[in-house]
Amino acid sequence: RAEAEQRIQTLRTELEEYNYRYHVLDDPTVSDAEYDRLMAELLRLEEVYPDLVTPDSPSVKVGGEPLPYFEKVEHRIPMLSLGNAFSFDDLQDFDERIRRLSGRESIDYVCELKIDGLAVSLRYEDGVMVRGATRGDGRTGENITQNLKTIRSLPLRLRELVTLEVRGEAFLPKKEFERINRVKEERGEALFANPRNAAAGSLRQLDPKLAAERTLDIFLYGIGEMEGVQNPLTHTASLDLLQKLGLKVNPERVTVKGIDDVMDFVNHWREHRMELGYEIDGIVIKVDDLALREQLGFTAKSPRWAIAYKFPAEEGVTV
Ligand SMILES: Cc1c[n+]2nc(N)[nH]c2nc1OC(C)C
Repeated sequence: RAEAEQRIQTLRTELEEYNYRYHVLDDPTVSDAEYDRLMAELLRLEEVYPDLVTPDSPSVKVGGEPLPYFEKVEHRIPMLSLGNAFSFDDLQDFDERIRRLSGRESIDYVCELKIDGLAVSLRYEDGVMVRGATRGDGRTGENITQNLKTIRSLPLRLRELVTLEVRGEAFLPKKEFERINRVKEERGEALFANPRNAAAGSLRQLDPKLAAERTLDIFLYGIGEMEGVQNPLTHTASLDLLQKLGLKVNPERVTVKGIDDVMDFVNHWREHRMELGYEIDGIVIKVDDLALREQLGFTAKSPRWAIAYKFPAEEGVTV
């Protein structure tokens, strides 16, 4: 039993590292076959020694027992929606209002791709993922922890054992969306209309094994509450911190000075978004300076320090 415990620990560490390298760094170090073989060995050992299973064991990525229903979860920091911009005039107005309210000449912005998926919130305590929830109505969401744990690129344990809540977008890559719809077609089932619906459908499965069959992915983009780490001064530093903790952050983000460079970024991705392996429905523009965000505050339903520039819906899904 002692050597089984030793072996389980070794397998866990190895599988976690392989997950991180393959799904977060997109730089696999072992073949899928080798990964599957090690996972099968871990599952077998955990079956023989069920009391050795821990909530952060990589084996939960293959999905546990189905749930009878989803519990409700209260978001301590509400997950707000974003105001929308549909033109560059809207962006000019957004920038001008912030410069007027802040008295600053030029504003630093972070521009991020707005992934067309499902907004989720994750809570890590002492570095271990303890809960995951849908956005719901922004105040109350559904507890979908078991399903989120099946996302390969989502670490069950952070690289530093801090307590924090992070927000992000779970999504289905275009290629996986097409594979799922081909399978549905063969089974004569109704197809998913788009990757967003397919991701929502997968994450709201009561049986995590079904969620595990679908290669969902996730990009994290914000920190809610946090303990044990000193607060970053900018959003850029927050995103760097998320990456340092082993969380997957979309690499196409930029930090720019002034709204003109924001418009360049919007133009670039309006042209090139079809080249991405996932669907985006716009660009999110956020004030970088967190102290300035505090000064700007919120309207009834959205932050004054961020806006979503929306693109028209993508015609069809190409690879
Ligand atoms: C709703 C939302 C969606 N997104 N998507 C990204 N990339 N960032 C981001 N931020 C959001 O909200 C924060 C500005 C609070």
